[in-house]
Amino acid sequence: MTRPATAAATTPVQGLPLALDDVTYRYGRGQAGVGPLNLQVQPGEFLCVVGPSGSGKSTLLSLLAGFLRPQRGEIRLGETPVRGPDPRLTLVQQEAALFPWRTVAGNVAFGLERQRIPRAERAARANETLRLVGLEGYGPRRVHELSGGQRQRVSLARALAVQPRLLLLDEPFSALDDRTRTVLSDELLGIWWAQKVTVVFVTHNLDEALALGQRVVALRGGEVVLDDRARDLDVAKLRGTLEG
Ligand SMILES: Nc1ncnc2c1ncn2[C@@H]1O[C@H](COP(=O)(O)OP(=O)(O)OP(=O)(O)O)[C@@H](O)[C@H]1O
Repeated sequence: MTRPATAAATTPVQGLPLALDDVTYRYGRGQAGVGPLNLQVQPGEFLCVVGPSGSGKSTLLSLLAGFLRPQRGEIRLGETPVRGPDPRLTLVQQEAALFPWRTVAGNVAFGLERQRIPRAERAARANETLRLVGLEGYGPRRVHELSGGQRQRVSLARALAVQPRLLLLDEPFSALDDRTRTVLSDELLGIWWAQKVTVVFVTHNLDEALALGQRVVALRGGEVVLDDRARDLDVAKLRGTLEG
């Protein structure tokens, strides 16, 4: 993973440590689901989670985001458990689920309204965050005027505007063309580097995980089968583990 040469200018946000202790989730009475999972993510670490279809990536993210509650074990962000939707974390999904009736700035400011941030500060933070994702001046535009890549930038800006301590990303660039994906990946690294936010990035694409993550965790059958620093990874072994 290469460090971006210039870090984007913004208020640094210190990421929180994330801990999963013996976390298990099963759908219904079946065996499908994840766990037991034990993971420690350092404050400000960029962790990529890879795995084939059905390996439990989305389930893990839903647990981290507080949409699902573990049936066993505990997830902690900093000192406190995640027990439901949590203002300290935000999630960027594969498809940018933006509000079509709001402007770009209105979408970015959405989370700030919920935090009851005053209007002038909301506008300033929305503009600052749009600049961070390369969309300076796009605030008054409507969402339908934007390309797929620009919409995903807005989605990222909306997640960043609330200054999360943990940023969750679920295959955020997979619907984009290769060039846009590379550009946005580089920009995401710049933002992460500047903000020091803890990142969990889920992808089925091993090359993307290796390009982005400081550390890569591989899931299979709902369990961690490999956990290593990206630079130390035996890529052939990992491919074999995921495909075998
Ligand atoms: N709502 C559900 N009800 C029952 N089983 C489910 C449900 N959602 C997921 N599963 C099962 O749980 C396991 C993990 O699924 P999950 O969606 O987390 O995998 P994934 O790695 O995200 O897959 P993909 O890459 O295809 O999105 C799979 O066996 C899946 O069939």
